[in-house]
Amino acid sequence: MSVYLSFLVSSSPITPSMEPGNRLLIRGGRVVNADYSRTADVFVEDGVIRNVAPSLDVPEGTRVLDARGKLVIPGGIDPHTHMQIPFMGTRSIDDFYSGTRAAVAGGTTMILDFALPFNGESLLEAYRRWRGWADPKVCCDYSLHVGLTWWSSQVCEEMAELTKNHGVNSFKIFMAYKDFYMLRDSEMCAAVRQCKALGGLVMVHAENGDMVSEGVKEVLACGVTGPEGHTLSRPAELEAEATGRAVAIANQAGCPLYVVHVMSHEAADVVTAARNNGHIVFGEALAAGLGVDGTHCWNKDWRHAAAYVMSPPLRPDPRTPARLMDLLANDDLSLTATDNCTFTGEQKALGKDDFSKIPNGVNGLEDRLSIVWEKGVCSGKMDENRFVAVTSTTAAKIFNFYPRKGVIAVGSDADIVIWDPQMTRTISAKTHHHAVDFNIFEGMECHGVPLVTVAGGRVVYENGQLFVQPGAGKYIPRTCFGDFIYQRVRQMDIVRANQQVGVCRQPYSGPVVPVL
Ligand SMILES: NC(=O)NCCC(=O)O
Ligand SMILES: [Zn+2]
Repeated sequence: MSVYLSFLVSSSPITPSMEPGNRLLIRGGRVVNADYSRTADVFVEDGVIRNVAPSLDVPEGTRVLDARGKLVIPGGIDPHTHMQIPFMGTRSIDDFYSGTRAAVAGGTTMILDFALPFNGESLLEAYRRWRGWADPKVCCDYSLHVGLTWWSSQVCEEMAELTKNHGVNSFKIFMAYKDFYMLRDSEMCAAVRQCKALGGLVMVHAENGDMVSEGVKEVLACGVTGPEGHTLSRPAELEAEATGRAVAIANQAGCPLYVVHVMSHEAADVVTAARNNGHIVFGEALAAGLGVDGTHCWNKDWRHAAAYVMSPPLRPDPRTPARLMDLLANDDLSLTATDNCTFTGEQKALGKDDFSKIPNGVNGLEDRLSIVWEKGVCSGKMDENRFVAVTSTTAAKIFNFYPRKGVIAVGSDADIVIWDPQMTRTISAKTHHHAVDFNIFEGMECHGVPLVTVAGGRVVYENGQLFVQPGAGKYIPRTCFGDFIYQRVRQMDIVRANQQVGVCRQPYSGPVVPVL
């Protein structure tokens, strides 16, 4: 990747990996937040943004980054990743180190990963296990959602403990993966009710797991064993059906709902209709779903085809990415993530004779911002402010750590990217920073390149070079009942309570037949 070497100036000798206490002034860029943009300097000290205003003085010992002619945006927040997750007989190859290195190289400064208990495992144990993996390795801040991968009274109690003492406010339910993660509707009902009682957010992987399982048997019985069988066995109808069911179940409990990886226009239409009907539902688009389509699974090269296997599948209709981008631009879909869950060719080869054994997952963490810029902003579908909203701000609001992150404002964490909107780069596995040996966006030329990434006040990426330290990132705890969601939830509860009033009438006093 080529980057300008000349755009940086410094008032003192520089060490790129500055201590958080060091001072940083980002000079003269166009500061872009989700609500508006203006030209200003940004002054950072001790990892926090201290001032945002034009023509700031430069205190002694301050490193100055010249951002004139560039955008200065809040670091990207990816609310859906799976680093080193044990999954389908292997473990995703990007761990919390290589994954967060790739993240900051692409302008993302925070990830939200998932602690997913094994069936029967304590949620707290899973949470601690993930913390143990992440804390020593993360190069940027992170937080954890927790999966409700099985259901019991213990799970119910541990949800409360996680919200009270471990900073977890979001729980993921799988309606797919029948053999290991899937909850039944009745279990899902109970989980959603508990989540609502705790002031949390339910996230749902919406696919009809029973029907998928039947689909897999049918497609294999037809003799289709290659990656295209994965797509054929889980059509968009099954995603849309489960999305509608999740909306209904959450709505019955009055619980807000977040639909992860909306991959088809059919499912997106369900989310849109729910939002139009006043439900508190958020739909997540993925870099993969916005950047590529599912026709790759029909590629003659097995390795290439298998690289695109994920769930729900990338849809074979080539119009899908543009359609999802339209919905994202209009706020029918609310934000972007990646579901980054990478497996090498050798790992994917676990399913060489049977597509249902191909570990599901693709990359995206490093490339998400460039993909959204190219397909969303360069296409004229969204402006720079909506770009910031869908790559950063809305995630911070939904998961309740705004304005600590997701905005360039006084008092916010210094997670900042100097973004060159004109510059281009060509995505390739040869140059990316992921551990995986394939990139689903290979060869794609994107406008929009991060020149400098600042995470927690430290310059972690500049001039195409990384200056990261494993363990430098922090776990970000999150509280429940966040205003962005729960103000509406509380008011809706009042309205519902007022509607659920019985009729005041005289008791029935006539004859009653004897019970047989
Ligand atoms: N999405 C995917 O294919 N892999 C990661 C696990 C999941 O989120 O379903
Ligand atoms: Zn996922």
